[in-house]
Amino acid sequence: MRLGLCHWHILEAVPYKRLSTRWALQTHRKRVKQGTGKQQGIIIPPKTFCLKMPVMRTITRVAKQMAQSPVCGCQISVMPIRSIGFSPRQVPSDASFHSVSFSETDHPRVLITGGLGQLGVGLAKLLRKRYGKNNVILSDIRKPPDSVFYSGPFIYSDILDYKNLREIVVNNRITWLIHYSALLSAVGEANVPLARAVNITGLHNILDIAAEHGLRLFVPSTIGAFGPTSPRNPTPDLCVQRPRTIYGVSKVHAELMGEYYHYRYGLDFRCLRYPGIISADSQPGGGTTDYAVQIFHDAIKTGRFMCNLKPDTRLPMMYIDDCLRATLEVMEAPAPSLTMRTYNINAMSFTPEELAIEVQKHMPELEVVYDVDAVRQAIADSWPMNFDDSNARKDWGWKHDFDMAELVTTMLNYLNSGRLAIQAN
Ligand SMILES: NC(=O)c1ccc[n+]([C@@H]2O[C@H](COP(=O)([O-])OP(=O)(O)OC[C@H]3O[C@@H](n4cnc5c(N)ncnc54)[C@H](O)[C@@H]3O)[C@@H](O)[C@H]2O)c1
Ligand SMILES: C[C@@H](O)[C@H](N)C(=O)O
Repeated sequence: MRLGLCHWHILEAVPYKRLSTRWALQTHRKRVKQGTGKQQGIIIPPKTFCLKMPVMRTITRVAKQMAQSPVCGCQISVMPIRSIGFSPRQVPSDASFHSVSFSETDHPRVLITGGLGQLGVGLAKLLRKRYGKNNVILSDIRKPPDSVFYSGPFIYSDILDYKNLREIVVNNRITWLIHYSALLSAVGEANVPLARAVNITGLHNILDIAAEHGLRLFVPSTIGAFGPTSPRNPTPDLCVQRPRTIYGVSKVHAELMGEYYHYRYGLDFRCLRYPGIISADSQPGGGTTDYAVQIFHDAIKTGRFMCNLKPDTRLPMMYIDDCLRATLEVMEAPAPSLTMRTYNINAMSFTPEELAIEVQKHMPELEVVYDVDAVRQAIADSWPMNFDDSNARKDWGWKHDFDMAELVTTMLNYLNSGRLAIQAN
């Protein structure tokens, strides 16, 4: 990540706690207007205190060069933004962070927010296998079941509590943050103020903390970030995004803010737009695609499934193993391979009717009836039918393993084996 220094080079030697983005830009603009553009000094943000001397010399040299060159008509000198990066949120002067640095060979120290939902526990399991149990901390505002509590570090964290979040990141020397907390599409429509708080205000806390502490940040987006005016079959990475749910609006906001922080502050922001995710051992959290999980549970428990979407509602979907592997892969992808910071990923696309037919190949007795939920149907009708994920495939080698037939076999095997185990006990 490189930045034209002309936007940044007028930083004064003031105590860093007084430094703010707005202040720096105001001073810059004033200088430009006055035509002085002379350097008085350069701020040494807390992070750079721990930089080695050659880096400091580079900063000083570049600052001097900039002082000698006209402020405008800018000859663009570039330097890595992190060398001169500063915190987007003012911090108290006694905060003792910014001193943690990990070499490339160290394992990341990962914090997962909203980790007790459909996806977090599975992701923690995958990451712990790779980076070590104690290097991955799950967090949520809910009480974890015993199986989760005893399988690795768990901590209470409310993403709306900025200071608590910062304390967790500092005390645990976190280097990667996977931000899963959210209210999904259907529950979001049922409680818009809460969805706005968690999905938007909470995200602001996450972005600021990640930027201040130089974290690599993953925020999932969704097919729900598109709306009725987006191309729906297929939906490319870059197109009109005018979602009609608070969930979708908050996710577009997250994509744009993350990318803005990336270009503005050098935040290592990475984002995948997930399709509807289907899992056997975790329950979905109140979304529009939940039917595609429920059908398996009901098929096995009662042999009858009542679907809340119309039979011909086509949506992109993915088995959880593919989703979690994609997340790991994009987090590990070398930065130069990422030509974008937000990617569509996809695996399959089907309608309730097509899924029911596939399940009936294994369980011909399954009865499916339709009782359409108007809110969910309106949401689904505004979402992509097919996702174009060619950029993810080209840039960092994304490839799904599970198509619809494999998904159905895997789900039924898993749930049936669980049922047999219960019967045996
Ligand atoms: N599951 C999917 O199909 C899907 C698809 C696309 C994107 N995503 C995204 O992936 C992420 C994880 O999805 P999920 O299905 O696991 O969601 P989920 O609804 O199952 O879990 C979300 C978790 O966030 C927690 N949470 C709520 N408020 C919080 C707060 N103030 N502080 C901390 N945690 C809080 C909840 O307790 C819950 O455990 C979400 O951001 C979601 O938008 C999921
Ligand atoms: C698609 C996804 O974001 C989520 N499963 C929802 O339906 O809200």
